[in-house]
Amino acid sequence: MSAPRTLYDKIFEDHVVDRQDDGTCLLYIDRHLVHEVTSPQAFEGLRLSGRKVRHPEKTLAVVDHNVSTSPERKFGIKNEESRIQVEALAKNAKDFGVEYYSENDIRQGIVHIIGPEQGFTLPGMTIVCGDSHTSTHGAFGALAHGIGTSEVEHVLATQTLIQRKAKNMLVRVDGQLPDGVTAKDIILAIIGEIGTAGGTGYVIEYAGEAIRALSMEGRMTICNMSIEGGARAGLIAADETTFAYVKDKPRAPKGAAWDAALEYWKTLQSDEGAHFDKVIVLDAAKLPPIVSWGSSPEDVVSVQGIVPNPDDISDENKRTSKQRALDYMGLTPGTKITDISLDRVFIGSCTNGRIEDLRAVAKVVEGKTVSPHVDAMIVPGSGLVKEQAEAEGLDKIFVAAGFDWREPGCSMCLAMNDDRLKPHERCASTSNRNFEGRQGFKGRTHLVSPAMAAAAAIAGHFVDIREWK
Ligand SMILES: CC(C)[C@H](C(=O)O)[C@@H](O)C(=O)O
Ligand code: SF4
Repeated sequence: MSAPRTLYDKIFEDHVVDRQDDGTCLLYIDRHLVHEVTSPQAFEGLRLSGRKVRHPEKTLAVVDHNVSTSPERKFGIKNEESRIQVEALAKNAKDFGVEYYSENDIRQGIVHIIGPEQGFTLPGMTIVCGDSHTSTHGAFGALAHGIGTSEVEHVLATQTLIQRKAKNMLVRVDGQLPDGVTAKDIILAIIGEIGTAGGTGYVIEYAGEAIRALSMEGRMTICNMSIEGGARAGLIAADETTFAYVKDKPRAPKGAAWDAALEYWKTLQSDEGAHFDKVIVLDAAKLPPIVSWGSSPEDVVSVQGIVPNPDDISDENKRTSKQRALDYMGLTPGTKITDISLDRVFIGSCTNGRIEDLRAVAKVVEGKTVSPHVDAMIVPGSGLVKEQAEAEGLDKIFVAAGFDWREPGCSMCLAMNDDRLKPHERCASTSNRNFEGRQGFKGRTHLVSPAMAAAAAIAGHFVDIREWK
């Protein structure tokens, strides 16, 4: 009998093409997603060396970071820099025979949203993209992580990647989530607990009753932010929820190929007794809705909490850095989180821009009105999410409440397009990063779940969604 293995061990080993004595491996890559920011030099490299894309059919390109989310975008991108990047991807995809979703394609959207939607992301696969939040796809029980531009070129040319095996971490979330507490709160709580470096050197597998109970959307939210906890990737073993989501997606296997795939996917579980180098256990029942107060995703507190006092931190470096975060955020220790007033609300991103997120928002805001001092926008994660939301009439609810309903893209998750905060503007955001300047120069970001962002838009300040009526 071979030793019990983790899910990560299994997927990794099934993809090893070559292993050197020092442990360096060459891994076969099943799927490569490409966006406009990290691919131009990679394609240029191929051009200069006269190489082709090894497997265009395993590669999918889309524009997301630089696209405008204004309905005007069908008339062309105004920002020169953005236009150049978008046009470069369109040309590279054409020249190298790679399928490409332009901003006018209904299937266009944030790269980590369109992969699962198309059935391009499947269990058991190795998936890479020149983007850190590629960890999202781990929700399908796929080994998925971000790579740098030189690696993008390597994968384009060879369909392989040089990797060393990471360590195994298990994060088990037991029990049931209280009403109003979501996948976003789980992952923010985990990062709060382990810190942004807690996952360094590990691939995290999420398990436990609360994870099993999540929809695919919720699982993607969790895996998406694994990278904010420092991990190489996040994984959730595929189960009936996964299979039901994947079935009949455009690129999912069909007929006999589906049956064969399903048989293999069912073997992709961590074995009983498999060794994890680190184990973290959380009780879902004890989790509150969470709000970030600082400039790192580990700076989190319960919505019922207060802005912490850095003076209470004994480590000097940490104290100084948290003091700086508070200064940047313009917050005073001891302030109740629910007393923090907002200027902007951003609902979207690859963390929380899917249909389930928009449904949660609609439930909170239906028949209500956005606070007069808040400017609030909702950006669907893809054209298909937008289409679905409109078919369900969600856009009407949003617009009636005073939200701006936009075209799909990364939008104000990061300030690479027209959507950005002005200096000192304070924003409740469903995205994944609250770094300094992330949503615009001197902009102030608070990370929250979609329902919490929605309620904050209406109230004009944070509110405990568990008390929402
Ligand atoms: C622009 C891109 C390379 C970047 C990433 O790698 O994650 C972006 O998507 C982000 O979220 O910061
Ligand atoms: S939505 Fe945000 S986190 Fe996701 S890929 Fe775009 S910029 Fe990165």
